[in-house]
Amino acid sequence: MIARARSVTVRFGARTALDDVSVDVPAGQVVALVGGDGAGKSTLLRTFVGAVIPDSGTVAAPGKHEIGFLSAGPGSWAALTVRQNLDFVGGIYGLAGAELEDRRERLIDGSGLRVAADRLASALSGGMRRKLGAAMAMIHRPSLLILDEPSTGVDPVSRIDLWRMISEAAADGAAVLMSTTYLDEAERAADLVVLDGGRILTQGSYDDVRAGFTGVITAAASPTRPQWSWRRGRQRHEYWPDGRPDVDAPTVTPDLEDIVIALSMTRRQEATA
Ligand SMILES: Nc1ncnc2c1ncn2[C@@H]1O[C@H](COP(=O)(O)OP(=O)(O)OP(=O)(O)O)[C@@H](O)[C@H]1O
Repeated sequence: MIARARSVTVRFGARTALDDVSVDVPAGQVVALVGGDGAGKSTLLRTFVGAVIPDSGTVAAPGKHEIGFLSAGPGSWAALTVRQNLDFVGGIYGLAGAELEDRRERLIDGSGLRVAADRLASALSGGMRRKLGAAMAMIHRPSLLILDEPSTGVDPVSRIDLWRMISEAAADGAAVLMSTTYLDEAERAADLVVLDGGRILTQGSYDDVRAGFTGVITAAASPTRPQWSWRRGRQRHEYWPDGRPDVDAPTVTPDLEDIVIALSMTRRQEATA
């Protein structure tokens, strides 16, 4: 195991950002951290890079030189060009000469940034800037790659570039832990960790998560219990935790979005009960 968190709890004053969270990040795999705003995703990622120290529990990770980190912030220097940004971080990690040039140019191609290679980072679109930040995080072939929402603001076509880069880093042997709010892309990861309110709602492969989901989801034009329903396309889905729908509506096979919403609703109902 390249990195591991065990029973990690983090508090900021009275607020518990993470509550008893355990995650394994194996070499060669992509683990996707999923959850809404404030779920605790950034806090968990920051414990792996030593930027947040847990109040209890343990985090094991490689040394700083072996970690590549794309934070939730800009991730690059606005006053440097794409090439200069990559050269700068490459230099910090001891890359130089032909090796650095080769790695830099490969990442520029892999990220689809060839047309913008000599443009200042401040003049890039938000999506291009995320891709540059991801390329910078992986330039030194770290054994642990931590990416905080690399695809937020990236258009669907560029997200394909980004996913190729991330998959290649994993195929190269890196352990990858990334957060995302896009559930369709999380379904592609080897492992999923679904967080809500600092707690893990479910984790494992997408198949494990589906197999572990209990209850029934129905689809109808209007739900009978609005607090247990959400919009999907032209219909509303409704969750029946006990598996016994009280309506004559068709049941649906839940996808990750349905599962995450249903589990989050259950947790919130329990929290307010
Ligand atoms: N430095 C901090 N001081 C105080 N509270 C914090 C701090 N960092 C995070 N929090 C709180 O901890 C909780 C988890 O935040 P975190 O940023 O980890 O969530 P997130 O899942 O990454 O959400 P987002 O996608 O909105 O960033 C939130 O309630 C947040 O307000």
